[in-house]
Amino acid sequence: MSRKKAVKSKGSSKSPKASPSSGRTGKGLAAAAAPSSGLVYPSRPSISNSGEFYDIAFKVMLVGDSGVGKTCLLVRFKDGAFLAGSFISTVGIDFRNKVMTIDAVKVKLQIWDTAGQERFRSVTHAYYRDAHALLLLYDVTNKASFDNIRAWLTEIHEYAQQDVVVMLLGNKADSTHDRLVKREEGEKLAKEFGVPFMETSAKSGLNVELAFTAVAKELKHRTMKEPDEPKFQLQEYVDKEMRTVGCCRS
Ligand SMILES: Nc1nc2c(ncn2[C@@H]2O[C@H](COP(=O)(O)OP(=O)(O)OP(=O)(O)O)[C@@H](O)[C@H]2O)c(=O)[nH]1
Ligand SMILES: [Mg+2]
Repeated sequence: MSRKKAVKSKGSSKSPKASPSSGRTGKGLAAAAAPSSGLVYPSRPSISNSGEFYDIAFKVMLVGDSGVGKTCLLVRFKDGAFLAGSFISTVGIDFRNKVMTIDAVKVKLQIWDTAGQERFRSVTHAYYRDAHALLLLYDVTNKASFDNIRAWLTEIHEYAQQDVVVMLLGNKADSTHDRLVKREEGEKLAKEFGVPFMETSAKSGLNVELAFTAVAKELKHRTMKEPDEPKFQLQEYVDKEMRTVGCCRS
């Protein structure tokens, strides 16, 4: 398998035109055009200005109401830090890259951080069709953000690829005193829509790495699965990892 180099890990775009729909952005994203499955599977090497090699690349979008913690989740995953202090709402759309090693395969996730504010919704819509996975967040301390999940799922159904990987995340699980949405409610909603679920905290780091790893594993398995290999079970993997680490129930 040829290996590619990752592009610089921070980028931003305020225009849908920069959408990597062809698999290449103005920043030089080195990914081949998506095949009909929608998965990016590079077939020839390319050169870019960051030093990291990767084998396959996927686009992951963070979506959900304004203030649920999308940007903080991405910063926690990418930099291992929490953006404390005043809330700066995302304008338009932004992306960061991270290369993970999944079963000895270098998987590059290009993670798009969308603006939750209603006025940017049309910008977000333009990016859905290129996403291979969507992390849909609500805030466990904000009931409205949970109630809006149904509307988000309708929107995803309308604009995203049919086979997009969707994972529901109940963020701010560290906020035990302010919690308004029980974990069981999140689990129930996720079951109703047939999507995997877990609670996260960008503040404490709870399950952040696991959420992205699980999605990367699912995408990698879909792309590189041997014919006799069983299908990757995302929710089972997440539940097993949480039991193993014994960390993740709040
Ligand atoms: N306690 C707690 N606070 C969090 C967590 N994640 C984010 N926050 C806080 O929630 C606020 C909003 O976080 P952002 O990540 O900017 O929210 P967003 O979803 O990106 O919002 P938009 O960009 O407007 O869509 C900030 O004040 C964060 O500090 C978390 O896991 N726990
Ligand atoms: Mg944001």
